[in-house]
Amino acid sequence: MKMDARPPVLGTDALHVSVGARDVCRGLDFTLQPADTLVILGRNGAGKSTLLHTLAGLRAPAGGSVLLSGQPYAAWPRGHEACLRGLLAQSQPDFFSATVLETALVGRHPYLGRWDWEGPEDEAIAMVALEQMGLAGFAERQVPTLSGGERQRLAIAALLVQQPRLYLLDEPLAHLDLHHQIQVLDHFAMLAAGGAGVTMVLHDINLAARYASHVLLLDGEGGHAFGRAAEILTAPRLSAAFGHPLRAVQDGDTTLFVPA
Ligand SMILES: Nc1ncnc2c1ncn2[C@@H]1O[C@H](COP(=O)(O)OP(=O)(O)OP(=O)(O)O)[C@@H](O)[C@H]1O
Repeated sequence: MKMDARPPVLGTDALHVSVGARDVCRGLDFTLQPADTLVILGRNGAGKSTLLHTLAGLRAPAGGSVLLSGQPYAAWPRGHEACLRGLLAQSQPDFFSATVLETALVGRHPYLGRWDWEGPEDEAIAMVALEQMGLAGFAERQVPTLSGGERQRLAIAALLVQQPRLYLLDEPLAHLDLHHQIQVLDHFAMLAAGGAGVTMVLHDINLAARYASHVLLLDGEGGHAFGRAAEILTAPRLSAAFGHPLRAVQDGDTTLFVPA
């Protein structure tokens, strides 16, 4: 059997994350391999964004460690982590007086020297990403003229332009209509199939069931359940985590979770 020599995309070792006086998770151990898609679920305030920022290396854990491509963040040469992992934050900064293309090109910055300008190759990468996010005709538009969903797709396009090995997505479906929700999730599924790692915070349990290979369910009090999606996504576990009864409904091979 041929062994995959690439290190895991992401890992945690006894990770302890807290915010204020509360624990988000204690003793969290998981490994995300290339082609895995991890969905983080939990009620409002459970700490999903806080955990995602910790996984992105932007927030120090209270204990334990995060391993990006097999090494702690501190072990990577300065700036190199941006070539390995990209974060889609929950709220996007305002890009005033910038065009859509200029904004998408921000994703190339990790690859440019301090005094370099983006070249035609960078521009070609950005144009492809804009097209993939349904923004092909928007390149010269000013960002403040975009709708909420268009801005969200632009933020995703800028992340695609970054071409990291690990995508960390905080509520990537925010502001998106149904068609674009599926388009975006299909796109990340395609990137995962090509060997990327995807970790995303979602609120829609049924979309989580459709796209996740693994699920991390936070209980909001520091406890968690991690495992393969089918093992974690059960009505009793989800009802307890969300504090609302859910029942499982079978539709052919698909299990749907319906709130009572
Ligand atoms: N500096 C802080 N001090 C104390 N509590 C904080 C601080 N920053 C955030 N919190 C709290 O920590 C908790 C976790 O916040 P976080 O944004 O990670 O939750 P979340 O699971 O992503 O929530 P949501 O589903 O609402 O987006 C929240 O209850 C939030 O109010």
